[in-house]
Amino acid sequence: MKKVQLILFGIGNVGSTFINQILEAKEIFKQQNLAVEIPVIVNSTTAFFKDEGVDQSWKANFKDFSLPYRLEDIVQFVQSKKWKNVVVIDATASKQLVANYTFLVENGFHIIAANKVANTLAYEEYAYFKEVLKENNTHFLYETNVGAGLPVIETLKSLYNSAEKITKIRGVFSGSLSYIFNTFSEEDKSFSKVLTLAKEKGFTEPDPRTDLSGTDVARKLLILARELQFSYNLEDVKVKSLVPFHLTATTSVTTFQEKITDLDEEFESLKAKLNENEVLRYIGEFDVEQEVLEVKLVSEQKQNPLGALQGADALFEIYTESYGNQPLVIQGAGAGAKVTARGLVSDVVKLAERI
Ligand SMILES: NC(=O)C1=CN([C@@H]2O[C@H](COP(=O)(O)OP(=O)(O)OC[C@H]3O[C@@H](n4cnc5c(N)ncnc54)[C@H](OP(=O)(O)O)[C@@H]3O)[C@@H](O)[C@H]2O)C=CC1
Ligand SMILES: N[C@@H](CC=O)C(=O)O
Repeated sequence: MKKVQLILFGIGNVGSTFINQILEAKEIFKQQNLAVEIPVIVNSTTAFFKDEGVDQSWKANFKDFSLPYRLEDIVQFVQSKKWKNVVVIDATASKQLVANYTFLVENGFHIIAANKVANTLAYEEYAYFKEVLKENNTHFLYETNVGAGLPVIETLKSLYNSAEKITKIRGVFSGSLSYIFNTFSEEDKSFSKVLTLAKEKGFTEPDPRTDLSGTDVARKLLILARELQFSYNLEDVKVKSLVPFHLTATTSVTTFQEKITDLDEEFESLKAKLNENEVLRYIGEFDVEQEVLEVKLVSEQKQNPLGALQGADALFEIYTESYGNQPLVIQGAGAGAKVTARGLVSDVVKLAERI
């Protein structure tokens, strides 16, 4: 039986669902000759350790017994156990944790991330991290970075590795913005109310401005472009932000939340300009041949594939030489704790096959 120990950073929407899915998957793992345990779970301030792995009581145990920690304590704890296959699961949006990825890899940890920060670092830092992974013979999996549980990165990589010429990638890359514009275009609710609902449903980033500013879609475009071996940076993506200037990064998340009704007037006026048969869509587009990466708000006909999207669905159109004018399309929930956590579980199984 192959044993894999997971060190989970982040027990919010995605992380907590991930724990429950891992605990429920034990029988299926056994059929694959695999045993997966989570002996360490961590939030931004405290950590809970259990040698044999957390069980169904993890929430109460974390509340009662977790302790302040330093990253070095976790590394020391793991090394003292002499476990062979240790994987860090990054279910945070933390830049600070990503700054420690190299340290973790150098200590023999593999990494699986829902966090998109590592793949969108300045190109030199990103390339350096990839080198460190190679030198230490460790794996880094991140399928959930684009399209949550949808197999977008895997599909694109497979096309690229088969020497298929990819000409364009286009679509609705953000589950939260899909939900927001579906609901706002169809229902009689203010934009701020719909944004609050999207946050409550776990679709948005911890700071919803990461979605509204276009940063999240720009990150996804950059990640896909880097999979095609382009060395772009985030600054190379032309982005139409939906956050008014007075609510940008200089204000705290709390102040932003208090003032979100400031967004309503602008979006009501955009909605008023739509024809009966149109909806708003926030799209990402990478024209590979022209080398143009763009994130923009457009109006789409309801009967078109992008216009007809429902719920928090994302849609990725991949245009290639062989597929011609009819792109390969990947569509489904683009955000949400269940699908994202399942994508992480799937990465765990893939990684276990490689080690
Ligand atoms: N939600 C979704 O649909 C999807 C999310 N993702 C990605 O998943 C990640 C998590 O999203 P989500 O679960 O919604 O976010 P949440 O805000 O619900 O949870 C974030 C968790 O990370 C913890 N955390 C923050 N900083 C650190 C740190 N330095 N060390 C350890 N833990 C830390 C937080 O702890 P504390 O409570 O103490 O602050 C919290 O437990 C994000 O990167 C997001 O982009 C990817 C695809 C889809
Ligand atoms: N906030 C993101 C979550 C997944 O990456 C989105 O809305 O798509």
